[in-house]
Amino acid sequence: MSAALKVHNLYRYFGHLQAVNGVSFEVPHGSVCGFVGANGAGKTTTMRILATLDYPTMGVAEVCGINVVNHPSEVRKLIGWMPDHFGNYEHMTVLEYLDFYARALGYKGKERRQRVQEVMEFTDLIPLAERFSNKLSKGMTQRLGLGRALLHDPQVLIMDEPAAGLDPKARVELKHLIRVLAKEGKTIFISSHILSELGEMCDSLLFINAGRVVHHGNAEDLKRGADALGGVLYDVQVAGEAQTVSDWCVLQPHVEFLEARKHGGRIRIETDDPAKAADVLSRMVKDGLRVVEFHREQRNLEDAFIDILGRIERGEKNVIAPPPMPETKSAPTATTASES
Ligand SMILES: Nc1ncnc2c1ncn2[C@@H]1O[C@H](COP(=O)(O)OP(=O)(O)OP(=O)(O)O)[C@@H](O)[C@H]1O
Repeated sequence: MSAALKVHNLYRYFGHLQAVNGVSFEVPHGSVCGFVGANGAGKTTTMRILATLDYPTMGVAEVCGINVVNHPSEVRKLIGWMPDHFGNYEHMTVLEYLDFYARALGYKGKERRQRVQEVMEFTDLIPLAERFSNKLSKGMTQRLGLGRALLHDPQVLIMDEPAAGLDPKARVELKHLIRVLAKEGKTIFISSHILSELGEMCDSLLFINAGRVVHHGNAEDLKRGADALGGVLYDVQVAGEAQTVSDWCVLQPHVEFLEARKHGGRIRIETDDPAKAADVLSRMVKDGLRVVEFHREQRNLEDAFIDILGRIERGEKNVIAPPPMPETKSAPTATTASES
């Protein structure tokens, strides 16, 4: 069975700006994939191409085996697209808004009313049915956007930064809805900057940097550091000058100072052998550091992401180089994408 989403050697140039630079990945049916990257990494551009809103300069993007450039209408039936920002209409209530889109999708009469009702129940919009759609809070607006994206019961949901700007309660509600949709078997491709939240709900995480995929893997592996820098992180706190920790680390082989904290900092010891960590601690004490705290820390997703970027900068990570563009094109053309 083909993947729900398949992107192969995808490029999107805006003039000389290489927004997407040879990206390849697959998202299996029924899985939740988090799309992670710094601002400007190319997430929205990739998602817009998958959502048939933009053309690749070159390469292939498919939804459920259907090419997005060659068969956009068929792809639109399969996907629900939730952009990071979307416009609302003045003087249109939540109910009227969803009813309007249901009509546009071709739902008629009783079936339309029923579908709108189902979506409003799922997104908990019934109490807001008569509220003007442009007067909602950010969290309510996101639920309305999700409702709109779900009206035609799509197999695949593409969500660009749905949690941005939401308060903690609204984020929990959104996460719950995504979990329910995943349980129903929908494929969900979701971008976010909040890595800890993505880790909890995603089967895989796709890291993109400067238009290139730098990692595609499972959150637990990343956290364990299996594919990150290696070594183990320790929180070290001292009585007295916090800077003594970083000064000490500079002179030590196999110990790296990662981040300053109020009374010391976070360090990485390049081995997972506890005896070696004990040696480091005993050297610290021997060298006069007044250590009051020395404990192992779990690597979180942010650490893993920063580790990966650091490795790339130092040329240590094997980022599989995409094949070079045969010829640089300044303007995208739909005809350059071909079905595989
Ligand atoms: N229509 C456009 N014209 C010119 N440049 C563009 C266009 N759309 C995106 N870009 C540029 O392409 C690069 C990738 O942008 P994109 O929006 O895909 O990044 P992103 O990863 O979604 O970032 P963010 O997290 O900030 O939304 C950026 O440098 C952006 O300025």
